[in-house]
Amino acid sequence: MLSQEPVLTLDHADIYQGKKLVLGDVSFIINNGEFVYLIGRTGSGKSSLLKTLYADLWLQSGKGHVAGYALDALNPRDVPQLRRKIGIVFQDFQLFFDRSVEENLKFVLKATGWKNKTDMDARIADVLTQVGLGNAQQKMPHQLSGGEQQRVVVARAMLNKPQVLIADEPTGNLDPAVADQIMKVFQAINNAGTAILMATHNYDLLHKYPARVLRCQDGQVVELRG
Ligand SMILES: Nc1ncnc2c1ncn2[C@@H]1O[C@H](COP(=O)(O)OP(=O)(O)OP(=O)(O)O)[C@@H](O)[C@H]1O
Repeated sequence: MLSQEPVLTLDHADIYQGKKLVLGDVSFIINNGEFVYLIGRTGSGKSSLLKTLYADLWLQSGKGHVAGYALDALNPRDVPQLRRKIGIVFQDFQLFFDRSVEENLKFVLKATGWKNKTDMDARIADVLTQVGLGNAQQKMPHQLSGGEQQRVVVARAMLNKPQVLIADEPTGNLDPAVADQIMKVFQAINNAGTAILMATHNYDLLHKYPARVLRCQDGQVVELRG
């Protein structure tokens, strides 16, 4: 069930790359537990918008709130905490290829302040089960298919129980059947209560898994009405 509590808000926000205005006067709200697609042509500003939400690009004008943090008044010291409340998934898998799945996940837990080994092991088992890879702890990334590697990345993004998952073309490098598996994982994560904002070019997914759609076009973000 969706609660009407916003997890992510932009209010008259301008999104810049350097001095270039990419998207102007952007306003939308995403509530807890919502699933939202972000579409738009190449270069229309999807990645720039997502980067602004996880404070890789600074919000210079307008207001923004993500998981309780004000983007427009963010202290650089708070960025790591903000990112702990957000799960981030990119197209490129970005796993450490010289470490096992478990070591990849433990690295993130330790970097985000976890210390107790039993707790870490339990959390790793939980997130891997969540993505359907319950027995993959000791595998090296190269022993996994592309889709399985991407599921490990999704598991990694879920380690700190984020309120919102931000995914930039998460199925971009995957063939359709494998993209579909990732989508099913996202659906399960969303059904368990995590909001998801997912940039994609894959319109098949939009048809198969209908949800709210925001589109970047002509320097603006517009809501598509279904
Ligand atoms: N690091 C950067 N420095 C300067 N301009 C950039 C940078 N990254 C992107 N841009 C510009 O910002 C605009 C929006 O790019 P962005 O990557 O956000 O679009 P996108 O919709 O995500 O594209 P794609 O679908 O190809 O990933 C483009 O004009 C792009 O050239």
